[in-house]
Amino acid sequence: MWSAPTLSSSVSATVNLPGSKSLTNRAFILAALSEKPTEVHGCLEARDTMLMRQGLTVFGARFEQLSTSPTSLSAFTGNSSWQITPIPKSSENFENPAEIDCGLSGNVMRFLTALAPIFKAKTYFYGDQGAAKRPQLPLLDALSKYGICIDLPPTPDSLPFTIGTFPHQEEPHSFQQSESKTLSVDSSQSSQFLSALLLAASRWPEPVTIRALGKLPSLPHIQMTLENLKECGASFQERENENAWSFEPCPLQLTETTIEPDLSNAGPFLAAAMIKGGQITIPNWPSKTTQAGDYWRELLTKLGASYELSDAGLTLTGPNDFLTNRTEHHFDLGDYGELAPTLAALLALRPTGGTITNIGHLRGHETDRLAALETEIKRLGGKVSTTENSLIITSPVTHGAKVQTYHDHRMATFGAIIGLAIPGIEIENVETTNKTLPNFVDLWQKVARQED
Ligand SMILES: O=C(O)C1=C[C@@H](OP(=O)(O)O)[C@@H](O)[C@H](O)C1
Ligand SMILES: C=C(OP(=O)(O)O)C(=O)O
Repeated sequence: MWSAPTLSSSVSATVNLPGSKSLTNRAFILAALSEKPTEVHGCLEARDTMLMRQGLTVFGARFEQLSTSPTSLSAFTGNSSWQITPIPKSSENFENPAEIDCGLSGNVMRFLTALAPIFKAKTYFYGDQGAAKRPQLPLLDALSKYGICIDLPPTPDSLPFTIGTFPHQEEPHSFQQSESKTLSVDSSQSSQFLSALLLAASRWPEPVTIRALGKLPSLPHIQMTLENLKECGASFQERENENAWSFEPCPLQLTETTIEPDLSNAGPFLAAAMIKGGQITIPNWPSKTTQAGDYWRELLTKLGASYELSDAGLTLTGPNDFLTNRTEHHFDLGDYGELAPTLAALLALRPTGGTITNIGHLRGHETDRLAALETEIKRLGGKVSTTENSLIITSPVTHGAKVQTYHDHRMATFGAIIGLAIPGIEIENVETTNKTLPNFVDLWQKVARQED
């Protein structure tokens, strides 16, 4: 149990955040798929990115940590630089059976599944207990309809499973028998099913169209995948109004790059300025980005903040009346689901609460986040209900308690935010923040103690 610090007065702090999880993992994958070695700087060092590196190493990529980061990044914490040697093209890769630990990472369990048939005859995927509850079947279905062999235990329909390779590597010409050259995937439960296939498509053994079925959540993450692919020279065409992209097999090359700070993880720190007023600066906030977390600027402005984006980064100034303001607020976070637990913490402190809609897909995140948020807000004395897709907070939290985190990093930061305003919050297993922000406790304590 970790006692979350309270904040007695307005805040003033600069928080250097490590690199974005989503951008780091995409850069690792695209470097591993490239023709020539490349360097990636400002990478997030956390459990999810470590697992991604390990997985790509199983396919044959090599990662060497560089001792120094570029000077502009020297103030960052939790960052690292890597020289990445791509996965060799030779068929030697097919000789050894492969095993990939996905931990609790959606990125690893989805993105590496779609790559496995390209590099290995058989790959066994496993992960944490909680990962077996995360949706995976739509992606496995899409691959198996294409003719790729998948061994699943009878139930459940997620991890662990073994995935084989393309039919033609075992039975020549069987592509002609596969249903079609379109891979259709129902991505309504996670945008990562679609991103996984898009990331793999340039290395598919023949031209392929990736089609997304269902209502897509997390559009900025899909945009991120497409932008990153374009930057590496991928050859694809979007089929207008179809949610489909047609790819030609094509060599990729990631050029040396520096990862932007993680803007989703900026949320809890910006929240500190919302609750007690004052200013938080996040250095290196990009002026243009595909990160979902850039939406904090608009979202927190709606809740009364103002901000300045300059060479110094983003400086957010919180309102003085957040804890007493009775304006009604409704947010649709269908595109920005990753931000929901942090927004829920803020709304749970407001006298009139607030509603978050279109977040049904969060039931398949690290935990069922709608259920977890409902339980924890009630534990803290708030009034809250959920529907299949939304969280409705009608009156604020009133007292401290032991907050459960369900192995979910964003439930730990949810508790910490509430703790800034409500004394007596203790957080179970705060180390779960290691998933994407290993230095969370240090950074948080500095903000609470008002140290720059
Ligand atoms: O592509 C990505 O890197 C991610 C996409 C989103 O997944 P979902 O669409 O499953 O919510 C997001 O929540 C996750 O944290 C990261
Ligand atoms: C849902 C998340 O992560 P992932 O799906 O990559 O495990 C998250 O970081 O909030």
